[in-house]
Amino acid sequence: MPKVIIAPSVLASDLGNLNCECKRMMDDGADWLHMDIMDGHFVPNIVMGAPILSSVKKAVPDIFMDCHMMVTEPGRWVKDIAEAGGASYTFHLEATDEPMDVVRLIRATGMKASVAINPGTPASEISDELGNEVDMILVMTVWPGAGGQKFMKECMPKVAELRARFPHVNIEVDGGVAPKTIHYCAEAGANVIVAGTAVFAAESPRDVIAFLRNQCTAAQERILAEREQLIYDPNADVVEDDDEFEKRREEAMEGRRSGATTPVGSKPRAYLKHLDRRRSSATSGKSGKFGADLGMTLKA
Ligand SMILES: O=C(CO)[C@H](O)[C@H](O)COP(=O)(O)O
Repeated sequence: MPKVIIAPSVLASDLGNLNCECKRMMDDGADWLHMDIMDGHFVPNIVMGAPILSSVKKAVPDIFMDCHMMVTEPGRWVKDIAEAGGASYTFHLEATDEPMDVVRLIRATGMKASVAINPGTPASEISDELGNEVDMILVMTVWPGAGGQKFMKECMPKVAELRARFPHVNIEVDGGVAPKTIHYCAEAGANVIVAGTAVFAAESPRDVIAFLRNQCTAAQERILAEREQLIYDPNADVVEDDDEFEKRREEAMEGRRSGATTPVGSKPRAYLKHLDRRRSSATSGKSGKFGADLGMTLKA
């Protein structure tokens, strides 16, 4: 699974001392800083734009600015944000009919490309083409526009669904994420954690950042252990017939799509045992087809 990343949202910082606030968070263990850019149209609020990011980048050159663009014209700001030092550019799916065009624009600047969905947008709106192309999918866990809102637990099935469909892609959550709510995100498979109020208002941001990271790492270990158990079941029967083999693979993947940690029964075990046998007679030693689907490398 992708690495755990903690990204404090500067929306909750002392914005008059933004450079110092960003440095403080990095010293306290933050991987990225989450920068909320709002245009007053996509959301009824205005915060900051490229000139502010540029000033932060000059003062804190090592910063990774994760730019969340809550704007109605996502293509319009790509160049400015890239020139200001943005490292990742997240646009909202709700703001465009041509998401692949926006991704191409972002990629052309060298920034990482990411797409966000609002609480009301189903995960199925992220096409396979888009999900496999982006570096990250942001599942909003509040309605965008303001910090300090209540975490929406009901968005978690979307995180699990996207994690199952895109095992290698970063899945970010943003809004109301705190020590009390992190376990929902971690168990669903989120690996990029945005937290504003919970980190900036804490007595010890360092402890909160460490806690969020530990919760996600522990959940990832549990999820991987469950998958290992499924894959290396010694009691699995062996499937020799190739058509049967494909049929079982499809069924296994259907099971996996229903949730990131849902066991899929004995069929994938049989499939994988068959795959292991095929692999041991081949020479590649690389990740098998099913292993690639799961985001894992099968042992030879
Ligand atoms: O995108 C956002 C709001 O649109 C913020 O990043 C988000 O709400 C984080 O703040 P908090 O952790 O305080 O909820």
